[in-house]
Amino acid sequence: LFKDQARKHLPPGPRGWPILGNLSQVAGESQIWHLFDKWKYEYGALTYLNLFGKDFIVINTREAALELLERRSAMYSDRPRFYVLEYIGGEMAMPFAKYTKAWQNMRRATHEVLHNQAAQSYHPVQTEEAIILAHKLLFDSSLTLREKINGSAAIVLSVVYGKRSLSIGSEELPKPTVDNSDSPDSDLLLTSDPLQSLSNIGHRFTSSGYPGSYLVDVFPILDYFPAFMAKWKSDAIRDRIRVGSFFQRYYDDAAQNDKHRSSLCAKLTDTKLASGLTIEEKAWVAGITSVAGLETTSTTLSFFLYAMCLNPEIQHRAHKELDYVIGRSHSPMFADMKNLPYIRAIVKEVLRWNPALPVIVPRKASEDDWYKGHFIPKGAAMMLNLWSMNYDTDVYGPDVKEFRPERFLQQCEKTGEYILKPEFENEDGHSSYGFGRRKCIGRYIADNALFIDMSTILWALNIEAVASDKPVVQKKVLDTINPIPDFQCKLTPRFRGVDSVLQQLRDEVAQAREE
Ligand code: HEM
Repeated sequence: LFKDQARKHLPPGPRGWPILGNLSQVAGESQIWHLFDKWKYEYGALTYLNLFGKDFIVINTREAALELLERRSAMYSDRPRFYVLEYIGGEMAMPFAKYTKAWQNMRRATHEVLHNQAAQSYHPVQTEEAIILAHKLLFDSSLTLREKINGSAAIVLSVVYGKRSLSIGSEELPKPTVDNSDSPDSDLLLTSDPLQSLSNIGHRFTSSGYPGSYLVDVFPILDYFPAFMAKWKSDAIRDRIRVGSFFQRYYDDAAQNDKHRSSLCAKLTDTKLASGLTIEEKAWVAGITSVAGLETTSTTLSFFLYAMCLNPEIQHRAHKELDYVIGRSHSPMFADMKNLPYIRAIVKEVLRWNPALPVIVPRKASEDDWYKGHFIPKGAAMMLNLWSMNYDTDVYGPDVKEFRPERFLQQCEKTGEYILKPEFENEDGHSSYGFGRRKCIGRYIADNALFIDMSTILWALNIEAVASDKPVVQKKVLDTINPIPDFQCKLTPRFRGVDSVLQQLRDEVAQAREE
């Protein structure tokens, strides 16, 4: 009786159909965050949806996310059941696993190599990668823009697998044996390019946690079908085995051969640090950390180039800052970071303007709870709508759709120069890394990589939009990863002599690595 009373106070939401509830409104909806954003203006901080009898609540504001996921984090750190995600290895994959002892062990071990201080030890290699990226963008016509950016985001692989796998080209990674025998579409997951395979694995996971992507999540009775009668199940079981052995090969190789012993894999061989983890779990920790870092960083870098194409005057301001602080004889370094507030503001604004993950695979409410007079039933799936948090006009003002780094800056009264607003020295200024106990564990590595990549590209290159008759196409995908729009840009040297400086810096990196 009490429950029935309480359910009268569920958060507001769109009217649904009898029995189906709101299922037909969300199933098959591409880039669902735009629909959630529309509903946010109608229903407020929380939107309630009934998906065929299942409680589904969208968290739309940062204030609500901080209260529920941070202050009451013990109640909101678990994940609801997604059948396909589970069959493809969700329990072994930290970002998707349930809130168990095994997840805690994985998170603790990963924290050791990714925390703020540890992240600083990767500054030299990140600086080298930024030079390689700028060099490739300028000189290498054999690769697509996307391939070049992916290669640079592969810096995460050197954190995970060690210096050996540094991404001058993905050719440096040991190639997995491609097993195409079992299914016609198996090579959609694992290809001969390891970076592409990691990216495919990421999409396989994130799309399996997308609302309404598989009927079995709505009708769990379908799980009783044996694998030979249910293609979704046999595919998922096959993929789990393939992904597991792919991760295992790389882990074994790095655990034995990383001479510097600084990689995540080498550290995982330390029994104290990795206590409670089986060999298989260690391989998954390493593999899934690469997956989690790769696509997110490369997506963000692509949106950066897109933003620069759309906003030449912002690029011009960034160039002025770089000329003033760095000059033209050497490329930016981490030591320059504090003197480059405009670039730091660009990093924050790209992450706000187009978060790599606008919504996240849901958390689960472990207990009945209340938020501002609204009832949250135990077991409800709680989806974080990071997009609306980043587009909140109450927080950012009416120009949220514009790309405007100045929102993070203030003018110094004495000199008239821009400085970062004090609150953003240590605050992200966006919600794109999530909240609470499951907040992105790689955010320090990501922030550093984005800073050095963006500043080096801006220092060396002019980024121009290429006029095209075709309109920019926003892809339609059922996935939580923000699809990069189809756009073309032209990259040219920004000042006379920069090509030879870049060539020299690139040669020095290559030589140092050979040694
Ligand atoms: C621009 C870059 C990145 C963005 C926008 C991003 C965003 C996120 C978000 C939103 C989450 C989910 C948090 C939640 O469930 O509340 C997450 C989790 C995670 N991220 Fe990142 N990430 C980025 C880069 C990285 C990098 C470089 C790494 C690794 C070096 C990484 C490793 C992880 C891992 C392992 C998790 C799962 C954490 C857990 O469940 O405990 N991420 N990330």
